[in-house]
Amino acid sequence: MPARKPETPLCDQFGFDVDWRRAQLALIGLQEESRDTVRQLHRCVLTDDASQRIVNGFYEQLLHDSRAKSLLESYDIDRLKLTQVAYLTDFGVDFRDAGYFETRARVGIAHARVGLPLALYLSAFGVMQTLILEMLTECVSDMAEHQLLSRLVLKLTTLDIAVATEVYHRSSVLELDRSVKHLRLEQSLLRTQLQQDALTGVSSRTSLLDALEAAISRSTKTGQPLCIIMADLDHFKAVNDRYGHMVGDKVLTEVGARIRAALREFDLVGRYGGEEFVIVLENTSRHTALQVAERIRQRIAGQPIKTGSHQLDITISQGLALRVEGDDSQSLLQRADDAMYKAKRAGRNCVAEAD
Ligand SMILES: Nc1nc2c(ncn2[C@@H]2O[C@H](COP(=O)(O)OP(=O)(O)OP(=O)(O)O)[C@@H](O)[C@H]2O)c(=O)[nH]1
Repeated sequence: MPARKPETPLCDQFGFDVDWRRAQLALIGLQEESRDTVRQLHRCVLTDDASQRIVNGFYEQLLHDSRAKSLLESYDIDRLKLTQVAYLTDFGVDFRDAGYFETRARVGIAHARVGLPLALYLSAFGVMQTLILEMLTECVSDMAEHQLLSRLVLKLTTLDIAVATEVYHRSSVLELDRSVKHLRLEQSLLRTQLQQDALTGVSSRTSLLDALEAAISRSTKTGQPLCIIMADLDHFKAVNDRYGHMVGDKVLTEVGARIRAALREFDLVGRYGGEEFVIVLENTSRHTALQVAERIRQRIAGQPIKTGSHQLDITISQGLALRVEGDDSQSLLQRADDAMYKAKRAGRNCVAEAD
């Protein structure tokens, strides 16, 4: 069953719940008995003809203001007048209902979204209020009735102003909240971009080197063995030269994925250079690291890499180095690199150990 749409989404969003509405009405002094006075106001003052005259006067006055004029220029004034007459037809009718607040919130948010300054919006309420009161004076001669209806008009306008101000305030808070969330998301995307190699998806060089530093200091502290492997694609230049860089990129991506798949969850693989990967194996003995390197070698050499219509036999040469006393990341990487060149000299597609 599809979820039912909320009837008063803006009230829900802005927190205009039943308690808030009740408290607001009580503060202004709009009581149940005001309903009769509302009816009286519509019967005696806000007739169709009078509403039309009030609205005409309203826009005449607003258009004297240069800011309002420039904002209103892009709108069809006759349509706006119709909306404003509808506003007067509803003025105070069923003011206790959530729907009354919802309509006002909707109008408020529409004005906030088109960038109408709050001061101008509130002033427009003031203009409208004055025009209603002038009409009231014209229509009602009885002093007591005049007083009663004037008070009601003031209260109803106060309610509209309260809702408008809240809507402006809360929507800018929500907007700010959205911007903060968006910024956080962008920040985390940036962090991921910094941590991940864009082409292959394995760790970037920066995060690989950071992780290696951390692993060396852990290994120094705990005395647990730490091994690293430098893996370099064999004759990769020939792949690029023969099939082009795009194919070369796909090969690199697939090699990265195969290395990752051959490792344990907690091992780390990063792209060290163009076609060089470094694997960091914490708490791993030389013996186990050799097994891991052999597994990687087989995963790559054991099955051709398919790119489009090509099936490429790719191999890698690997150099393995075990951390020794006094090693820092530079010396460890250097020994792994030297070992990798030893593997190249030994005919490639094999693993060599550092001295
Ligand atoms: N497609 C692609 N190629 C790259 C990238 N980074 C480096 N390369 C290429 O990798 C190749 C490395 O070539 P060489 O250093 O001569 O090594 P090799 O051909 O693999 O030969 P050996 O290492 O001796 O087996 C060069 O052609 C680089 O252009 C990359 O991101 N994408």
